[in-house]
Amino acid sequence: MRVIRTKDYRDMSRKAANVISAQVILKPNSVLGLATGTTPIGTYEQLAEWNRKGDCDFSQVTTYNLDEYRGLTHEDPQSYHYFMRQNFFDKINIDLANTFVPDGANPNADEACSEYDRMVRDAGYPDLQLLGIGRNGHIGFNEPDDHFSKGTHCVNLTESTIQANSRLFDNADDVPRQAYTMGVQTIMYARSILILASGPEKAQAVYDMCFGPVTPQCPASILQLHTSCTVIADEAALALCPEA
Ligand SMILES: N[C@@H]1[C@@H](O)[C@H](O)[C@@H](COP(=O)(O)O)O[C@@H]1O
Repeated sequence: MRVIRTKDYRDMSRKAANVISAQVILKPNSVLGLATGTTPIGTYEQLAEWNRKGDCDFSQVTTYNLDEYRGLTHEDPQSYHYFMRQNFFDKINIDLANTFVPDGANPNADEACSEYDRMVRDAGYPDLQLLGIGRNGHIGFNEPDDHFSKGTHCVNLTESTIQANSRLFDNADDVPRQAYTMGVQTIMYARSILILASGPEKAQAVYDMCFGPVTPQCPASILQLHTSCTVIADEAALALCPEA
């Protein structure tokens, strides 16, 4: 794992955008794995600005998002599909037909998940997978567990994730209890991984990810075994980690 320490969120976002734009410049038809959450919003803003200026072209890029709440349609303002359009896709020159998010509106979990797995596999898996990290070390919606998950599957969200994500809903009761998420194995198939973290509430998870044992109790810890994983995190998120 390569750890890049940044002074703040803005610096983290700019450095992350640099990594993604380098990927797209070097391979214009890249397959990107994308993430939601508040952490990557600044990165998406920076990329959108560069796209506007003509410095980063997404016209040939294909994207696969990590996860989606089960039971929300694409049009639901709380869905991750909607989030991606608002925060990124509608601001760049990507072809929307080449953007994919698990189908939360399909109540048939097995069908929705196996279909998504097939699509990601047929695309050859992401060249670059962008990740955030949950306060309990989750990636995508792969919560702490006694084993690492494989392909896309339906998960019951933990109480701590429901509480953490409730800030984006009117109240905690509105947060869906289940989600479809790419599995840890699928995430590990990406040729390179970029994981971002900002703020003191991520400090323990970041420490466990980088320095703890590799254990499904901290799903992000498996990234220690990936051959090309970069962590970009600000001072606050790296507060518990020794300086390199
Ligand atoms: N499924 C998403 C994750 O992909 C994200 O990494 C995490 C952290 O979100 P935030 O960046 O808002 O802290 O939240 C959600 O649970």
